[in-house]
Formats: sequence, C-alpha cells, structure tokens
Amino acid sequence: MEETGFRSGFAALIGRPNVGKSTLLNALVGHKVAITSHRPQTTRNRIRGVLNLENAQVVFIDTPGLHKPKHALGEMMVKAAESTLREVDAVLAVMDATEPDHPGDAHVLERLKAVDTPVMLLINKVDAVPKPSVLEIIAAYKDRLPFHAILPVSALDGTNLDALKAELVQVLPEGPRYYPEGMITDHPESFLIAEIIREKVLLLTREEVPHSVMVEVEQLVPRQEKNLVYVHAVIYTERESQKAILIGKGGQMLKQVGQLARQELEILLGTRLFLELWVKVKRDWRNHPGLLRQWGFEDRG
Ligand SMILES: Nc1nc2c(ncn2[C@@H]2O[C@H](COP(=O)(O)OP(=O)(O)OP(=O)(O)O)[C@@H](O)[C@H]2O)c(=O)[nH]1
Repeated sequence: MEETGFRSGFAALIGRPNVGKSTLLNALVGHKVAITSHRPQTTRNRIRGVLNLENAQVVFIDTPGLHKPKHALGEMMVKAAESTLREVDAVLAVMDATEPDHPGDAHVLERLKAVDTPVMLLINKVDAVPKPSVLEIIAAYKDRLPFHAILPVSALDGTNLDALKAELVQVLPEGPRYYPEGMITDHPESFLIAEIIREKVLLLTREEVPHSVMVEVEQLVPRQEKNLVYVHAVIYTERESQKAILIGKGGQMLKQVGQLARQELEILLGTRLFLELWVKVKRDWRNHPGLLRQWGFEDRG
C-alpha cells in the first residue's frame, strides 16, 4: 500500500492533429516516449507515458489526433482517441496558439461536451505568439465548456508545465502507483524502435510517402556480451513507386533513415545498435482491418 494521501490516475491528451500532444507528453514525462513531426496524424496508437511525483503518479495517454477519417486506419485512430475519453480521470484538451479558431478545435470541443470528466484546456505553443493574442484566445474559449482550468503552455520551452502537473494532481483520486517507479511507458522496446524509424521517414520524405509507411520490427536480438542489439526491421509502403522513393538512388534514402534512427536509438536505449532495414510493399495496407489488428492497431481499451 502507498502512504495515505498518494494520488494516482490517468489523463488523456486530446486534440486535433499537429497541436503538439506528443511533444507535450514527452515534455511532461521527461523522456521521449512518443515520436513527433510537423506532419498531422503522426501518432497512430495510444501511447502511455508515466510521470512519477513524490505524492502522485500520473499516467498520460497520448491519443491519435481527432480528425475526419479517410481510411480504416484513420477510423481506428479516431475510435481509440474517443474511447480513451471515457476511461480517464482528467482530459487535457490541447489547442494550438498559432492557429486559433481552427475548425478542428470546434469538433474536439463538441466531443468533450458529452464527457463528465474534468477537462483542462491547454493553449500550447505560446512561445510562438505574442502575449496579448494568448489572452484573446483564452477569452474566446473560456465559455465554450465548463473547463476545470485553462492554461497557456509551451511543450517546447516548458512554460507552465509545473503548474499543469500541480493542477492535475489536484483532480486525481487517492490511489496506488499503477506502474513501477522506473517505468516510463508501457510499450515494448520494439515499438519505440519501429516508431523512431517511422519518425525519420516522416522527416525525410514528402507528399503521400510519409503516411503510407508502416514499420515492423521482425527481429530484436540483444547481444549482452557485446553491449549490442541486433534489429531487423521492415518498412512497408503501399505502392512500388513509394518503395523506390524510400530506397532512393543507390540506396541513399534508406541509408539516411537507418543512420538517423540508429544514432537516436543508441542514445535512447543506451546500447549500440546494429540496424538492418528492408522495404516491402503491402498494397493498400491502411484499408485492411485484419492486417491493422495483426500489426497491433486498436480502437478500444
Ligand atoms: N513552437 C512550438 N512548437 C511546438 C510546440 N509543441 C509542439 N510543437 C511542434 O508542433 C508540431 C506537431 O507536434 P506533435 O507533438 O507531433 O503534434 P501532435 O498533436 O501529437 O500531432 P498528431 O500526432 O498529428 O496528432 C511539431 O513540429 C512540434 O515540434 C510548442 O510548444 N511550441
């Protein structure tokens, strides 16, 4: 049993794509548990990140951005985000200060009307706008829902994140630690490896290629005696033309993806990495519910 007065619970990060939910999650837990990019719909799965404080444990759930789905993967992403809302102790609704009045925000707020969990409104990216416009945004939003709190924050420079943590702890019920103190995410290492590879693809490719990519780690063999992990991963695309782009002239693109991913993963995992990458085509995979489930995409708890 924890000492009395210990609080714990789950907080969902909700918002339209690209408002900075994953960046916030990483900043709040102090580790990279979710990949980020300047492209909308980067996050595809629910990702949990654990924040351990002296008197509380907060389990954050980063959700795929709420958007109008165009394929089976998109539908699963939105369902995952929506079902999370019903299972948590607090909802962090994230808006982007650099894009006030975005129609996608109205859609998110509409969804939150039916939720009776405390909702905190986070106006993110305040580092990138002048102060008076932050006040205008707060004034425009404050009567839209009975928010428990409204906080201007910056995931990038950390503005108000301590205040947010303190506010959050207040709304959590008394309860135990759900995860051991050293654990910061519930996804296995292979998930992080696949996601970091996907992040590098998002960074280096354009147009339809980034969204058509799925990464699967097929083999992960730790060689403890050499402080080395051997990883064999496959990057799936939807078409031959995308495969050609990903491999690049003389294999240059794939080499760059591999180098960037390896460099970052060696730091994140604290080990040397031998990374072998292959590119394969799985035609129209985003519209195959069976395949999506096999790859671990989920639309409910
Ligand atoms: N200036 C500034 N940029 C930010 C901040 N937070 C996030 N960003 C940028 O916003 C972009 C989107 O960030 P993500 O964290 O991937 O956004 P997301 O809401 O998780 O996006 P989806 O996965 O599409 O739902 C990235 O380019 C971030 O670097 C912030 O506080 N300030």
